[in-house]
Amino acid sequence: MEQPQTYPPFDFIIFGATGDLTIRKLIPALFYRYLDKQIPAETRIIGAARSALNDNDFRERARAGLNQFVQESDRDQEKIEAFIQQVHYVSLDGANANSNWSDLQNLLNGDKGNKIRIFYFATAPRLYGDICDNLSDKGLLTETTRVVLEKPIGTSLETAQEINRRVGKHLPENHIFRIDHYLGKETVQNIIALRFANPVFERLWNSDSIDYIQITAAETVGVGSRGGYYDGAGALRDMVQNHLLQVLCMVAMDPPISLNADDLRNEKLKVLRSLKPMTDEDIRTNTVRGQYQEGNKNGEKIPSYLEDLKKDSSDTETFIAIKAQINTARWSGVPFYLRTGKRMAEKTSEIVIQFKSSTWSLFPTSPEPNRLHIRIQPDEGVSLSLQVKDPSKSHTSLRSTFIDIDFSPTFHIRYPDSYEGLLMDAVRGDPLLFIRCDEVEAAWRWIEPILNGWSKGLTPMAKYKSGTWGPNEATELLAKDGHLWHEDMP
Ligand SMILES: NC(=O)C1=CN([C@@H]2O[C@H](COP(=O)(O)OP(=O)(O)OC[C@H]3O[C@@H](n4cnc5c(N)ncnc54)[C@H](OP(=O)(O)O)[C@@H]3O)[C@@H](O)[C@H]2O)C=CC1
Ligand SMILES: O=C1O[C@H](COP(=O)(O)O)[C@@H](O)[C@H](O)[C@H]1O
Repeated sequence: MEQPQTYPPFDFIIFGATGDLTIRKLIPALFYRYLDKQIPAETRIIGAARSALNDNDFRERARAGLNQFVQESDRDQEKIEAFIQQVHYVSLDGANANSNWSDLQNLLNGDKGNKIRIFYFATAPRLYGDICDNLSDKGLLTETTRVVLEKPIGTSLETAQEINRRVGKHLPENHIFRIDHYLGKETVQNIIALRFANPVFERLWNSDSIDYIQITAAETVGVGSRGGYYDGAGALRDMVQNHLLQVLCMVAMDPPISLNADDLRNEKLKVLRSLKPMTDEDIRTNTVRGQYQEGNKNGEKIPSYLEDLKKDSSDTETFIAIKAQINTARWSGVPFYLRTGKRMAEKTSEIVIQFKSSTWSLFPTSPEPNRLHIRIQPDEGVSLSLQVKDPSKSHTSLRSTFIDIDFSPTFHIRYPDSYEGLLMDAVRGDPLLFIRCDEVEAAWRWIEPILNGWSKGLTPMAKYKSGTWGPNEATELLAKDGHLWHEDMP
Protein backbone atom coordinates (compact mmCIF):
# COMPACT_ATOMS: atom_id res chain seq x y z
CA MET A 1 0.00 0.00 0.00
CA GLU A 2 1.22 3.53 -0.80
CA GLN A 3 2.33 5.56 2.22
CA PRO A 4 0.01 8.59 2.31
CA GLN A 5 1.77 11.89 2.76
CA THR A 6 -0.56 13.09 5.50
CA TYR A 7 -2.19 11.44 8.48
CA PRO A 8 -5.07 12.60 10.67
CA PRO A 9 -4.07 13.51 14.25
CA PHE A 10 -3.69 10.47 16.51
CA ASP A 11 -2.75 9.59 20.08
CA PHE A 12 0.21 7.24 20.47
CA ILE A 13 0.49 5.89 23.99
CA ILE A 14 3.60 3.89 24.85
CA PHE A 15 3.62 1.59 27.89
CA GLY A 16 7.27 1.08 28.77
CA ALA A 17 8.16 4.66 27.86
CA THR A 18 11.28 4.93 29.98
CA GLY A 19 12.75 1.73 28.53
CA ASP A 20 15.55 1.14 26.05
CA LEU A 21 13.27 0.40 23.09
CA THR A 22 11.23 3.59 23.45
CA ILE A 23 14.16 5.93 23.84
CA ARG A 24 16.44 4.23 21.31
CA LYS A 25 13.97 3.26 18.60
CA LEU A 26 10.34 4.42 18.99
CA ILE A 27 10.79 8.13 19.77
CA PRO A 28 13.49 8.57 17.07
CA ALA A 29 11.27 6.73 14.55
CA LEU A 30 8.34 9.04 15.36
CA PHE A 31 10.65 12.04 15.07
CA TYR A 32 11.69 10.99 11.57
CA ARG A 33 8.00 10.66 10.66
CA TYR A 34 7.54 14.16 12.12
CA LEU A 35 10.29 15.45 9.86
CA ASP A 36 8.38 13.92 6.94
CA LYS A 37 5.24 15.78 8.11
CA GLN A 38 3.33 12.64 9.06
CA ILE A 39 2.80 13.68 12.69
CA PRO A 40 0.21 16.47 12.70
CA ALA A 41 0.38 19.15 15.40
CA GLU A 42 -2.64 17.77 17.30
CA THR A 43 -1.01 14.34 17.59
CA ARG A 44 0.12 13.41 21.09
CA ILE A 45 2.81 10.92 22.01
CA ILE A 46 2.12 9.87 25.57
CA GLY A 47 4.71 7.91 27.50
CA ALA A 48 3.51 5.70 30.35
CA ALA A 49 5.66 3.86 32.88
CA ARG A 50 5.79 3.45 36.65
CA SER A 51 8.70 5.87 37.20
CA ALA A 52 7.57 9.07 38.86
CA LEU A 53 8.34 11.60 36.13
CA ASN A 54 6.50 14.64 34.86
CA ASP A 55 6.18 15.84 31.25
CA ASN A 56 9.37 17.86 31.50
CA ASP A 57 11.43 15.01 32.94
CA PHE A 58 10.27 12.68 30.21
CA ARG A 59 10.81 15.29 27.50
CA GLU A 60 14.37 15.65 28.77
CA ARG A 61 14.92 11.90 28.32
CA ALA A 62 13.29 11.94 24.89
CA ARG A 63 15.42 14.93 23.85
CA ALA A 64 18.60 13.19 25.03
CA GLY A 65 17.55 10.07 23.10
CA LEU A 66 16.96 12.07 19.93
CA ASN A 67 20.34 13.74 20.26
CA GLN A 68 21.94 10.34 20.59
CA PHE A 69 20.00 8.11 18.21
CA VAL A 70 18.97 10.40 15.34
CA GLN A 71 21.63 10.87 12.66
CA GLU A 72 23.65 13.98 13.39
CA SER A 73 22.69 15.61 10.09
CA ASP A 74 18.98 15.31 11.01
CA ARG A 75 19.27 16.80 14.51
CA ASP A 76 17.67 20.16 13.86
CA GLN A 77 17.25 21.51 17.41
CA GLU A 78 14.26 23.71 16.51
CA LYS A 79 12.44 20.77 15.04
CA ILE A 80 13.39 18.58 18.00
CA GLU A 81 11.90 21.20 20.37
CA ALA A 82 8.71 21.52 18.33
CA PHE A 83 8.32 17.72 18.24
CA ILE A 84 9.05 17.41 21.97
CA GLN A 85 6.09 19.69 22.76
CA GLN A 86 3.85 16.91 21.42
CA VAL A 87 5.34 14.44 23.91
CA HIS A 88 3.64 13.87 27.30
CA TYR A 89 4.05 11.49 30.22
CA VAL A 90 1.84 9.76 32.74
CA SER A 91 3.23 7.84 35.66
CA LEU A 92 1.22 4.63 35.66
CA ASP A 93 1.53 0.95 36.48
CA GLY A 94 -0.28 -0.51 33.49
CA ALA A 95 -0.65 -3.89 35.17
CA ASN A 96 -2.33 -2.50 38.28
CA ALA A 97 -6.02 -1.62 38.20
CA ASN A 98 -5.59 0.67 41.23
CA SER A 99 -2.80 2.72 39.72
CA ASN A 100 -3.08 6.29 38.53
CA TRP A 101 -5.36 5.66 35.52
CA SER A 102 -7.18 8.97 35.93
CA ASP A 103 -4.32 11.00 34.40
CA LEU A 104 -4.45 8.92 31.24
CA GLN A 105 -8.25 8.96 31.24
CA ASN A 106 -8.26 12.75 31.59
CA LEU A 107 -5.81 13.14 28.74
CA LEU A 108 -7.63 10.80 26.41
CA ASN A 109 -11.26 11.23 27.30
CA GLY A 110 -11.16 14.88 26.29
CA ASP A 111 -11.44 13.56 22.74
CA LYS A 112 -15.02 12.97 21.91
CA GLY A 113 -14.44 12.14 18.26
CA ASN A 114 -12.94 9.02 16.80
CA LYS A 115 -9.30 10.05 16.94
CA ILE A 116 -7.04 7.09 16.20
CA ARG A 117 -5.57 5.71 19.39
CA ILE A 118 -2.54 3.44 19.41
CA PHE A 119 -1.45 1.68 22.60
CA TYR A 120 2.09 0.42 22.11
CA PHE A 121 3.14 -2.28 24.57
CA ALA A 122 6.91 -1.95 25.05
CA THR A 123 7.03 -3.76 28.38
CA ALA A 124 7.70 -7.36 29.30
CA PRO A 125 5.11 -9.47 27.42
CA ARG A 126 3.79 -11.03 30.64
CA LEU A 127 2.13 -7.64 31.33
CA TYR A 128 0.20 -7.45 28.05
CA GLY A 129 -2.89 -9.29 29.34
CA ASP A 130 -3.18 -7.18 32.50
CA ILE A 131 -2.61 -3.91 30.65
CA CYS A 132 -5.35 -4.83 28.17
CA ASP A 133 -7.78 -5.79 30.95
CA ASN A 134 -7.14 -2.42 32.60
CA LEU A 135 -7.49 -0.43 29.37
CA SER A 136 -10.83 -2.12 28.86
CA ASP A 137 -12.03 -1.66 32.45
CA LYS A 138 -11.05 2.03 32.39
CA GLY A 139 -13.03 2.58 29.19
CA LEU A 140 -9.97 3.44 27.10
CA LEU A 141 -10.51 0.99 24.25
CA THR A 142 -12.49 2.77 21.54
CA GLU A 143 -13.61 1.66 18.07
CA THR A 144 -10.51 3.33 16.64
CA THR A 145 -8.04 1.82 19.12
CA ARG A 146 -5.26 -0.48 17.96
CA VAL A 147 -2.67 -2.15 20.13
CA VAL A 148 0.87 -2.88 19.05
CA LEU A 149 2.55 -5.79 20.83
CA GLU A 150 6.32 -5.96 20.94
CA LYS A 151 8.04 -9.26 20.50
CA PRO A 152 8.54 -11.76 21.98
CA ILE A 153 4.91 -12.80 22.13
CA GLY A 154 5.38 -15.11 25.10
CA THR A 155 8.20 -17.42 25.94
CA SER A 156 6.48 -20.65 24.89
CA LEU A 157 3.43 -21.84 22.96
CA GLU A 158 1.31 -21.78 26.11
CA THR A 159 2.28 -18.24 27.12
CA ALA A 160 1.83 -16.99 23.54
CA GLN A 161 -1.65 -18.54 23.43
CA GLU A 162 -2.44 -16.91 26.75
CA ILE A 163 -1.38 -13.46 25.46
CA ASN A 164 -3.39 -13.96 22.27
CA ARG A 165 -6.42 -15.05 24.30
CA ARG A 166 -6.25 -12.22 26.82
CA VAL A 167 -5.62 -9.45 24.31
CA GLY A 168 -8.11 -11.01 21.89
CA LYS A 169 -10.80 -10.86 24.61
CA HIS A 170 -10.87 -7.08 24.22
CA LEU A 171 -9.93 -6.36 20.61
CA PRO A 172 -10.64 -7.97 17.24
CA GLU A 173 -7.64 -9.54 15.52
CA ASN A 174 -7.46 -6.72 12.94
CA HIS A 175 -6.85 -4.23 15.76
CA ILE A 176 -3.94 -6.26 17.20
CA PHE A 177 -0.58 -5.49 15.61
CA ARG A 178 2.19 -7.93 16.60
CA ILE A 179 5.34 -6.19 15.49
CA ASP A 180 8.42 -7.90 14.07
CA HIS A 181 10.84 -5.20 13.04
CA TYR A 182 12.51 -7.47 10.47
CA LEU A 183 9.34 -7.16 8.36
CA GLY A 184 9.82 -3.39 8.55
CA LYS A 185 13.17 -3.67 6.78
CA GLU A 186 12.99 -2.52 3.16
CA THR A 187 15.23 -5.36 2.08
CA VAL A 188 12.98 -7.98 3.69
CA GLN A 189 9.93 -6.46 1.98
CA ASN A 190 11.94 -6.42 -1.23
CA ILE A 191 12.03 -10.24 -1.21
CA ILE A 192 8.43 -10.13 -2.44
CA ALA A 193 9.37 -7.86 -5.35
CA LEU A 194 12.53 -9.78 -6.14
CA ARG A 195 10.70 -13.10 -6.30
CA PHE A 196 7.34 -12.24 -7.72
CA ALA A 197 8.20 -9.36 -10.05
CA ASN A 198 11.12 -11.22 -11.67
CA PRO A 199 9.96 -14.42 -13.34
CA VAL A 200 13.62 -15.27 -13.98
CA PHE A 201 13.89 -16.04 -10.25
CA GLU A 202 10.45 -17.35 -9.38
CA ARG A 203 10.59 -20.04 -12.09
CA LEU A 204 13.78 -21.39 -10.50
CA TRP A 205 12.66 -20.86 -6.89
CA ASN A 206 12.28 -24.51 -5.89
CA SER A 207 14.12 -27.74 -5.19
CA ASP A 208 14.72 -28.43 -8.91
CA SER A 209 17.13 -25.51 -9.07
CA ILE A 210 18.07 -24.54 -5.52
CA ASP A 211 20.63 -26.55 -3.60
CA TYR A 212 20.30 -24.88 -0.20
CA ILE A 213 19.50 -21.57 1.48
CA GLN A 214 21.29 -19.75 4.30
CA ILE A 215 19.73 -17.06 6.47
CA THR A 216 22.10 -15.28 8.83
CA ALA A 217 21.59 -12.48 11.36
CA ALA A 218 25.00 -11.85 12.91
CA GLU A 219 25.63 -9.10 15.44
CA THR A 220 28.88 -7.75 16.82
CA VAL A 221 27.29 -6.41 20.00
CA GLY A 222 26.91 -8.44 23.18
CA VAL A 223 23.86 -8.44 25.41
CA GLY A 224 24.65 -4.96 26.72
CA SER A 225 22.21 -3.68 29.30
CA ARG A 226 19.57 -6.27 28.31
CA GLY A 227 21.25 -9.19 30.09
CA GLY A 228 18.36 -9.61 32.53
CA TYR A 229 15.88 -10.21 29.72
CA TYR A 230 18.29 -12.03 27.42
CA ASP A 231 19.50 -14.60 29.91
CA GLY A 232 15.92 -15.78 30.34
CA ALA A 233 15.36 -15.85 26.59
CA GLY A 234 18.44 -16.83 24.56
CA ALA A 235 19.01 -16.54 20.82
CA LEU A 236 16.36 -19.08 19.81
CA ARG A 237 13.54 -17.14 21.47
CA ASP A 238 15.04 -13.69 20.87
CA MET A 239 15.84 -13.97 17.16
CA VAL A 240 14.81 -17.28 15.57
CA GLN A 241 11.21 -17.72 16.78
CA ASN A 242 10.34 -14.36 15.26
CA HIS A 243 12.79 -12.59 12.93
CA LEU A 244 14.55 -15.51 11.26
CA LEU A 245 11.36 -17.53 10.81
CA GLN A 246 9.62 -14.49 9.31
CA VAL A 247 12.48 -14.03 6.84
CA LEU A 248 12.32 -17.75 6.07
CA CYS A 249 8.59 -17.38 5.37
CA MET A 250 9.21 -14.53 2.94
CA VAL A 251 11.82 -16.62 1.13
CA ALA A 252 9.89 -19.89 1.11
CA MET A 253 6.22 -18.95 0.75
CA ASP A 254 4.17 -19.59 -2.36
CA PRO A 255 2.92 -16.50 -4.16
CA PRO A 256 0.04 -15.00 -2.21
CA ILE A 257 -3.12 -14.47 -4.27
CA SER A 258 -2.93 -10.75 -3.51
CA LEU A 259 -0.97 -8.32 -1.36
CA ASN A 260 -3.87 -8.18 1.03
CA ALA A 261 -2.62 -8.77 4.60
CA ASP A 262 -4.45 -12.04 5.16
CA ASP A 263 -3.46 -13.48 1.80
CA LEU A 264 0.19 -12.84 2.60
CA ARG A 265 -0.16 -14.13 6.14
CA ASN A 266 -1.95 -17.28 4.96
CA GLU A 267 1.07 -18.12 2.79
CA LYS A 268 3.52 -17.44 5.62
CA LEU A 269 1.44 -19.60 7.93
CA LYS A 270 1.61 -22.48 5.43
CA VAL A 271 5.41 -22.32 5.56
CA LEU A 272 5.48 -22.31 9.36
CA ARG A 273 3.10 -25.26 9.45
CA SER A 274 5.22 -27.14 6.89
CA LEU A 275 8.45 -26.89 8.87
CA LYS A 276 9.53 -30.46 9.56
CA PRO A 277 9.12 -31.04 13.30
CA MET A 278 12.45 -31.62 15.03
CA THR A 279 12.83 -35.10 16.52
CA ASP A 280 15.35 -35.71 19.30
CA GLU A 281 17.74 -37.04 16.69
CA ASP A 282 17.29 -33.90 14.55
CA ILE A 283 17.96 -31.73 17.57
CA ARG A 284 21.14 -33.65 18.30
CA THR A 285 22.46 -33.51 14.75
CA ASN A 286 20.86 -30.41 13.23
CA THR A 287 21.10 -27.77 15.94
CA VAL A 288 24.14 -26.01 17.36
CA ARG A 289 24.02 -23.73 20.38
CA GLY A 290 26.88 -21.63 21.59
CA GLN A 291 27.88 -18.97 24.10
CA TYR A 292 30.47 -16.25 23.50
CA GLN A 293 33.71 -16.33 25.41
CA GLU A 294 36.28 -13.63 25.92
CA GLY A 295 37.74 -12.33 22.67
CA ASN A 296 39.92 -9.63 21.24
CA LYS A 297 39.32 -6.85 18.75
CA ASN A 298 42.10 -4.51 17.59
CA GLY A 299 44.07 -5.41 20.71
CA GLU A 300 41.08 -4.63 22.99
CA LYS A 301 39.66 -7.38 25.17
CA ILE A 302 36.00 -8.22 24.50
CA PRO A 303 34.31 -9.62 27.61
CA SER A 304 32.63 -13.01 27.71
CA TYR A 305 28.87 -13.45 28.06
CA LEU A 306 29.28 -14.34 31.73
CA GLU A 307 31.35 -11.19 32.30
CA ASP A 308 28.71 -9.11 30.50
CA LEU A 309 26.07 -10.75 32.67
CA LYS A 310 28.12 -10.54 35.87
CA LYS A 311 27.24 -14.16 36.63
CA ASP A 312 29.29 -17.29 37.29
CA SER A 313 27.29 -19.58 35.05
CA SER A 314 24.49 -19.55 32.51
CA ASP A 315 22.99 -22.15 30.19
CA THR A 316 21.71 -19.52 27.75
CA GLU A 317 22.76 -19.63 24.10
CA THR A 318 23.99 -16.45 22.42
CA PHE A 319 24.48 -18.28 19.11
CA ILE A 320 22.43 -20.81 17.26
CA ALA A 321 22.70 -22.60 13.94
CA ILE A 322 19.91 -24.87 12.72
CA LYS A 323 19.37 -26.99 9.67
CA ALA A 324 15.65 -26.77 8.98
CA GLN A 325 13.57 -28.56 6.36
CA ILE A 326 10.26 -27.58 4.80
CA ASN A 327 7.91 -30.42 3.92
CA THR A 328 6.39 -29.11 0.71
CA ALA A 329 6.65 -30.06 -2.95
CA ARG A 330 8.55 -26.83 -3.61
CA TRP A 331 11.20 -27.36 -0.93
CA SER A 332 11.55 -31.10 -0.52
CA GLY A 333 15.22 -31.93 0.17
CA VAL A 334 16.40 -28.30 0.32
CA PRO A 335 18.10 -27.48 3.64
CA PHE A 336 17.50 -24.05 5.15
CA TYR A 337 20.45 -23.18 7.36
CA LEU A 338 19.51 -20.54 9.93
CA ARG A 339 22.14 -18.83 12.05
CA THR A 340 22.23 -15.96 14.49
CA GLY A 341 24.55 -14.83 17.22
CA LYS A 342 25.87 -12.00 19.32
CA ARG A 343 29.52 -10.89 19.38
CA MET A 344 30.20 -12.33 15.97
CA ALA A 345 32.82 -11.19 13.48
CA GLU A 346 30.56 -8.78 11.57
CA LYS A 347 27.19 -7.13 11.79
CA THR A 348 25.34 -8.62 8.86
CA SER A 349 21.88 -9.95 8.08
CA GLU A 350 21.73 -11.77 4.78
CA ILE A 351 20.17 -14.50 2.71
CA VAL A 352 22.17 -16.73 0.41
CA ILE A 353 20.32 -18.72 -2.26
CA GLN A 354 22.69 -21.33 -3.62
CA PHE A 355 21.56 -22.68 -6.97
CA LYS A 356 22.44 -26.19 -8.13
CA SER A 357 25.27 -27.00 -10.51
CA SER A 358 24.37 -27.96 -13.98
CA THR A 359 24.56 -31.74 -14.52
CA TRP A 360 26.31 -31.21 -17.82
CA SER A 361 29.14 -28.90 -18.82
CA LEU A 362 30.33 -27.66 -22.15
CA PHE A 363 33.55 -26.53 -20.52
CA PRO A 364 36.57 -28.49 -19.34
CA THR A 365 35.81 -27.46 -15.76
CA SER A 366 32.35 -27.47 -14.19
CA PRO A 367 31.05 -23.91 -13.95
CA GLU A 368 30.54 -22.59 -10.42
CA PRO A 369 26.82 -22.71 -9.63
CA ASN A 370 25.02 -19.36 -9.43
CA ARG A 371 24.42 -17.76 -6.10
CA LEU A 372 22.01 -14.98 -5.16
CA HIS A 373 23.10 -12.92 -2.17
CA ILE A 374 20.47 -10.70 -0.57
CA ARG A 375 22.02 -8.19 1.83
CA ILE A 376 19.32 -7.30 4.36
CA GLN A 377 21.68 -4.99 6.24
CA PRO A 378 24.09 -3.24 6.17
CA ASP A 379 25.07 -2.35 2.55
CA GLU A 380 21.50 -3.18 1.51
CA GLY A 381 21.48 -4.76 -1.90
CA VAL A 382 21.46 -7.87 -4.03
CA SER A 383 24.18 -9.62 -5.98
CA LEU A 384 24.07 -12.56 -8.34
CA SER A 385 27.17 -14.55 -9.12
CA LEU A 386 27.69 -15.39 -12.77
CA GLN A 387 30.22 -17.23 -14.88
CA VAL A 388 31.68 -15.33 -17.78
CA LYS A 389 34.38 -16.07 -20.30
CA ASP A 390 37.74 -15.16 -18.82
CA PRO A 391 38.81 -12.32 -21.12
CA SER A 392 42.49 -12.94 -20.50
CA LYS A 393 42.37 -16.62 -21.37
CA SER A 394 41.21 -19.06 -24.04
CA HIS A 395 37.56 -19.36 -25.06
CA THR A 396 37.07 -22.39 -22.81
CA SER A 397 38.15 -20.57 -19.64
CA LEU A 398 35.54 -19.28 -17.24
CA ARG A 399 35.77 -16.68 -14.55
CA SER A 400 33.36 -16.00 -11.67
CA THR A 401 32.01 -12.52 -11.33
CA PHE A 402 28.78 -10.95 -10.15
CA ILE A 403 26.10 -8.39 -10.86
CA ASP A 404 25.68 -6.20 -7.81
CA ILE A 405 22.99 -3.65 -6.97
CA ASP A 406 23.75 -1.42 -4.01
CA PHE A 407 20.34 -0.02 -3.11
CA SER A 408 21.21 3.18 -1.25
CA PRO A 409 23.32 4.86 -3.98
CA THR A 410 21.08 3.40 -6.70
CA PHE A 411 17.88 4.87 -5.31
CA HIS A 412 19.41 7.93 -3.59
CA ILE A 413 17.47 7.31 -0.41
CA ARG A 414 18.09 7.17 3.30
CA TYR A 415 17.27 3.68 4.52
CA PRO A 416 14.64 4.39 7.20
CA ASP A 417 14.77 2.48 10.45
CA SER A 418 12.34 -0.43 10.25
CA TYR A 419 10.18 0.99 13.05
CA GLU A 420 9.34 4.14 11.08
CA GLY A 421 7.19 2.45 8.48
CA LEU A 422 5.68 -0.07 10.88
CA LEU A 423 4.52 2.56 13.39
CA MET A 424 2.74 4.47 10.64
CA ASP A 425 1.25 1.24 9.26
CA ALA A 426 -0.29 0.72 12.71
CA VAL A 427 -1.64 4.28 12.69
CA ARG A 428 -3.10 3.64 9.25
CA GLY A 429 -4.47 0.27 10.35
CA ASP A 430 -2.57 -1.74 7.73
CA PRO A 431 -1.65 -5.15 9.19
CA LEU A 432 0.25 -6.45 6.12
CA LEU A 433 3.63 -6.42 7.85
CA PHE A 434 2.43 -7.58 11.28
CA ILE A 435 2.15 -11.11 12.57
CA ARG A 436 -1.22 -12.81 12.95
CA CYS A 437 -1.96 -14.81 16.09
CA ASP A 438 -1.87 -18.16 14.27
CA GLU A 439 1.57 -17.39 12.81
CA VAL A 440 3.00 -16.72 16.27
CA GLU A 441 1.57 -19.95 17.59
CA ALA A 442 2.76 -22.00 14.59
CA ALA A 443 6.27 -20.61 15.07
CA TRP A 444 6.23 -21.61 18.76
CA ARG A 445 4.97 -25.10 17.82
CA TRP A 446 8.15 -25.63 15.82
CA ILE A 447 10.51 -23.93 18.28
CA GLU A 448 9.26 -25.51 21.49
CA PRO A 449 10.51 -29.09 20.86
CA ILE A 450 13.98 -27.65 20.26
CA LEU A 451 13.88 -25.83 23.60
CA ASN A 452 12.63 -29.03 25.27
CA GLY A 453 15.34 -31.10 23.59
CA TRP A 454 18.00 -28.70 24.78
CA SER A 455 16.72 -28.79 28.32
CA LYS A 456 17.05 -32.61 28.15
CA GLY A 457 20.72 -32.01 27.27
CA LEU A 458 20.53 -33.20 23.64
CA THR A 459 22.76 -30.38 22.38
CA PRO A 460 25.76 -29.45 24.50
CA MET A 461 26.65 -25.75 24.73
CA ALA A 462 29.51 -24.99 22.35
CA LYS A 463 31.90 -22.13 23.02
CA TYR A 464 33.03 -19.48 20.59
CA LYS A 465 35.48 -16.66 20.86
CA SER A 466 33.92 -13.20 20.65
CA GLY A 467 34.59 -11.61 17.29
CA THR A 468 34.41 -14.88 15.33
CA TRP A 469 31.72 -16.50 13.17
CA GLY A 470 30.61 -18.79 15.99
CA PRO A 471 31.61 -22.24 17.23
CA ASN A 472 33.35 -24.84 15.05
CA GLU A 473 30.26 -27.00 15.46
CA ALA A 474 28.39 -24.56 13.18
CA THR A 475 30.99 -25.05 10.46
CA GLU A 476 30.70 -28.82 10.94
CA LEU A 477 26.91 -28.66 10.62
CA LEU A 478 27.32 -27.50 7.04
CA ALA A 479 30.46 -29.53 6.34
CA LYS A 480 28.43 -32.73 6.91
CA ASP A 481 26.38 -31.71 3.85
CA GLY A 482 29.47 -30.63 1.89
CA HIS A 483 28.67 -26.91 2.28
CA LEU A 484 30.30 -23.79 3.66
CA TRP A 485 28.87 -20.73 5.37
CA HIS A 486 28.86 -17.70 3.16
CA GLU A 487 31.96 -16.05 4.60
CA ASP A 488 34.02 -19.19 3.86
CA MET A 489 32.78 -19.60 0.30
CA PRO A 490 35.29 -19.07 -2.49
N1 LIG B 1 15.28 -2.95 23.53
C1 LIG B 1 15.22 -3.51 22.33
O1 LIG B 1 16.07 -3.32 21.45
C2 LIG B 1 14.08 -4.39 21.98
C3 LIG B 1 13.10 -4.68 22.91
N2 LIG B 1 12.04 -5.48 22.56
C4 LIG B 1 10.99 -5.78 23.52
O2 LIG B 1 10.37 -4.58 23.93
C5 LIG B 1 9.98 -4.68 25.28
C6 LIG B 1 10.66 -3.58 26.07
O3 LIG B 1 12.06 -3.73 25.95
P1 LIG B 1 13.10 -2.71 26.58
O4 LIG B 1 12.69 -1.31 26.33
O5 LIG B 1 14.43 -3.16 26.14
O6 LIG B 1 12.94 -3.01 28.13
P2 LIG B 1 13.37 -2.12 29.39
O7 LIG B 1 13.57 -3.06 30.50
O8 LIG B 1 14.46 -1.17 29.02
O9 LIG B 1 12.07 -1.24 29.66
C7 LIG B 1 10.90 -1.76 30.19
C8 LIG B 1 9.93 -0.63 30.35
O10 LIG B 1 8.71 -1.12 30.89
C9 LIG B 1 8.31 -0.23 31.94
N3 LIG B 1 7.43 -0.99 32.82
C10 LIG B 1 7.72 -2.08 33.55
N4 LIG B 1 6.63 -2.48 34.24
C11 LIG B 1 5.64 -1.61 33.90
C12 LIG B 1 4.28 -1.50 34.28
N5 LIG B 1 3.74 -2.36 35.13
N6 LIG B 1 3.55 -0.49 33.74
C13 LIG B 1 4.10 0.41 32.89
N7 LIG B 1 5.37 0.33 32.49
C14 LIG B 1 6.13 -0.66 32.99
C15 LIG B 1 9.62 0.22 32.56
O11 LIG B 1 9.54 1.43 33.23
P3 LIG B 1 9.24 1.58 34.80
O12 LIG B 1 10.18 0.69 35.52
O13 LIG B 1 9.41 3.04 35.04
O14 LIG B 1 7.81 1.15 34.96
C16 LIG B 1 10.39 0.48 31.28
O15 LIG B 1 9.97 1.71 30.72
C17 LIG B 1 10.37 -6.09 25.72
O16 LIG B 1 9.27 -6.94 25.49
C18 LIG B 1 11.49 -6.43 24.77
O17 LIG B 1 11.65 -7.81 24.62
C19 LIG B 1 11.92 -5.97 21.29
C20 LIG B 1 12.86 -5.72 20.34
C21 LIG B 1 14.05 -4.96 20.61
O1 LIG C 1 14.75 -8.02 18.25
C1 LIG C 1 15.94 -8.00 18.39
O2 LIG C 1 16.71 -7.58 17.36
C2 LIG C 1 17.99 -7.06 17.57
C3 LIG C 1 18.71 -7.10 16.23
O3 LIG C 1 18.02 -6.29 15.31
P1 LIG C 1 18.78 -5.73 14.03
O4 LIG C 1 17.73 -4.98 13.31
O5 LIG C 1 19.89 -4.85 14.53
O6 LIG C 1 19.31 -6.90 13.29
C4 LIG C 1 18.76 -7.83 18.61
O7 LIG C 1 19.94 -7.13 18.94
C5 LIG C 1 17.94 -8.01 19.85
O8 LIG C 1 18.62 -8.86 20.77
C6 LIG C 1 16.60 -8.61 19.53
O9 LIG C 1 15.77 -8.57 20.69
